[in-house]
Amino acid sequence: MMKFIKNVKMLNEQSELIETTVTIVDGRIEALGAKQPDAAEIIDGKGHLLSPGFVDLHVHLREPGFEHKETIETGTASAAKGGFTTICAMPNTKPVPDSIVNLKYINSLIEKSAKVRVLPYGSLTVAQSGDERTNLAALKEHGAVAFSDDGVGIQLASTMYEQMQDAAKLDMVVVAHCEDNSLIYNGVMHEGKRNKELGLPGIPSICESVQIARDVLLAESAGARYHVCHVSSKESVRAVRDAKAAGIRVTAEVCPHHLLLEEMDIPSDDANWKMNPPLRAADDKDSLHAALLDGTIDCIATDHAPHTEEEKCCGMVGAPFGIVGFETAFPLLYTHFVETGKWTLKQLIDWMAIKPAQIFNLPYGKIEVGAAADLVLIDLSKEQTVNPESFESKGRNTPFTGWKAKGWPVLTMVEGRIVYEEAK
Ligand SMILES: NC(=O)N[C@@H](CC(=O)O)C(=O)O
Ligand SMILES: [Zn+2]
Ligand SMILES: [Zn+2]
Repeated sequence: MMKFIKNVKMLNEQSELIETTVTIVDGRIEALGAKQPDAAEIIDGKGHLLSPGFVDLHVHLREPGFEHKETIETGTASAAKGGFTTICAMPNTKPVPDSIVNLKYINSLIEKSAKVRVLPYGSLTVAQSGDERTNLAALKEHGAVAFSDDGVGIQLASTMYEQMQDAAKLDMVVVAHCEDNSLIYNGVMHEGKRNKELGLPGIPSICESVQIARDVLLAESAGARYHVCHVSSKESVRAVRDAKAAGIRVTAEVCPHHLLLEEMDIPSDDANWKMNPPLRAADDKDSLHAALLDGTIDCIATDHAPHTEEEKCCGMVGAPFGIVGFETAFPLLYTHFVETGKWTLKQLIDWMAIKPAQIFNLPYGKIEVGAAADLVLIDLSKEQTVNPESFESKGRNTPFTGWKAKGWPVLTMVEGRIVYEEAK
């Protein structure tokens, strides 16, 4: 099957937008900038931006076990609508991918209903209990993309250390949700100014940063590749920056909401503003921006975390942590940071496609001859208001309702197959 995309603009090596065409044969990019072949299905790109499909190292699809929040089908439809073509699914499902049997089961569900490429994590401990270590070699052999216990921090240093040693032997990345349980203090938002105004218990920044500081030293000793999830605080940024300077093999991600929002933006005791780690102070947000720009933070990940309206209805204290992210990530970041001149379009695409793929050594996230035709067409001038009712995700839990943004994906393709197309 041959497909031909005409009339699109793509960034070249010099970061200029140039007009091009794409010829796709058997799901791969056969040629860029070639003339229209005769025997092809033609897609008119209407002058839109052609970007590599985004790669998200941190997502929650909820299936198996929590299908009332999301399924692989709805989660990947949401990803496709957001322009994501490869997503890495965190292991806090039921069952947890902690054994060959469970990972095979999850892979069979992915095979049945995923609209985009889903690469599952294997867990670091059995049932994510933090206790018994999983067999990383077996999980790798059955397709685990990396290892994580996201959702909870690994409390015991020895557990983390021993899994890092095993992962290092396999040349696999250990991906950490850093949270010291003894420092949560039943908090539901950042321990700062706004939580006191709202009378809500706070989570101090050290809850995250002390575990990152511990882990980078463990990674150094184990010789492991170590990736930090959802960095939120300036102390965490410093720990990662110092570790990189010391030559430790650490990478880090930041979520759109931590770049766009801060604690003082939280309007009320509304659980659509509750996520882990929480929105922190203005200077924390500033440090995350500086860290992206200086390379301390390597990429952007959504941490798409759908929950039901019932779970999120009634204030922060009883609600689960997490917000959805796929369908708003690119437009919000493009509008707030590229259109305003803070970032270049190239930087944003690097952080959402190229860098995340590199961290896991994935052959995706780039547009070149021979690569999989994982592509997204984006209408940079289309302006639209964020409306959760229109989400493909089952989750409506976003703090961005009503935000205006430009830069909406209009067509997403995985290996040359159209997996999302804007309604005409
Ligand atoms: N980020 C969140 O607030 N929640 C995530 C878990 C996690 O990423 O730690 C979830 O699974 O709901
Ligand atoms: Zn997490
Ligand atoms: Zn997560």
